[in-house]
Amino acid sequence: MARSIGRICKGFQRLGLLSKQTQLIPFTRVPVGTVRTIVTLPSFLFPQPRDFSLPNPSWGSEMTRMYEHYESQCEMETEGGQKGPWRRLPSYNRLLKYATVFPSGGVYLSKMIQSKARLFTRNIRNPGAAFEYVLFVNKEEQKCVCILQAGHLLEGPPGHVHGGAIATMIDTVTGTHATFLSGPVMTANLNINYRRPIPLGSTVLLESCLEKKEGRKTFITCRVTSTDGSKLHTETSALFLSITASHLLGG
Ligand SMILES: CCCCCCCC/C=C\CCCCCCCC(=O)SCCNC(=O)CCNC(=O)[C@H](O)C(C)(C)COP(=O)(O)OP(=O)(O)OC[C@H]1O[C@@H](n2cnc3c(N)ncnc32)[C@H](O)[C@@H]1OP(=O)(O)O
Repeated sequence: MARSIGRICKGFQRLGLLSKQTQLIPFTRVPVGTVRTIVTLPSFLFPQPRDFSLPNPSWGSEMTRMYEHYESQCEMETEGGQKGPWRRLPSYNRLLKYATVFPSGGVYLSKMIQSKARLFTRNIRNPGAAFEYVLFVNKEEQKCVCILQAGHLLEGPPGHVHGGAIATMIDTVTGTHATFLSGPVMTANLNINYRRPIPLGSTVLLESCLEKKEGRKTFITCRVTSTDGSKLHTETSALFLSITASHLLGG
């Protein structure tokens, strides 16, 4: 149990979605007065996984141009010499290795399935064939931007991106944004209006904004547009509910 919870925390922390300070607080119950021992293990025991949000040769000129634009925002400093509000989020193809054999009922995935599990949007090996994307968050404006280059395997209507693939990316971006704002969440509702088809191979922008937070609920809106903002492809409102580790482990 403790190992499973530790894995969840480590997963969120690796994604940059939980700070080191907060990582254990939501999940562990430590009796008052207990002293925690922190054991630091050498970093070579945890080789860095591939960060899929970094440029690769399949990226076209528009994807690269937009990436460089937001990357330069990340490097900007405020007048006081502080780090600016923009930050790129790393992206890995294995999210959390939490689904261990859990004898007290609940989720029961074999070690074999667990070791094969891969994030849906990062599981096609051929670079550029499906979802090429990178997310940037702005913590001051509480917004998140994703640059997406939609590859040829995402076809729905001839020459255009499948609506389910678009929904997948919207869920990914708003879900990541909600996690960044509120900690662990699950999508409760996604309401998407498809306004204009997205040509296959094109690069588009997903802009996710916090609408409001009410208790466990985080309301997010998201627009998919052309990179110059002139064409509106989709508009979405989404609701995320904060969850605890036991919700994930309980199946
Ligand atoms: C694990 C995600 C972690 C994200 C990590 C991000 C890391 C970034 C890295 C890599 C990117 C990957 C990003 C992927 C992101 C994708 C996220 C997904 O796709 S999640 C899968 C699809 N979603 C489900 O499978 C949920 C299934 N549903 C449930 O589990 C439950 O229904 C849940 C948790 C949503 C709510 O259940 P309750 O029991 O906790 O809460 P109740 O009591 O039902 O509701 C609480 C309040 O919310 C309202 N509510 C609940 N559902 C609602 C709905 N659909 N519409 C409107 N209101 C709703 C209720 O009316 C209630 O409101 P009143 O407190 O009375 O005001």
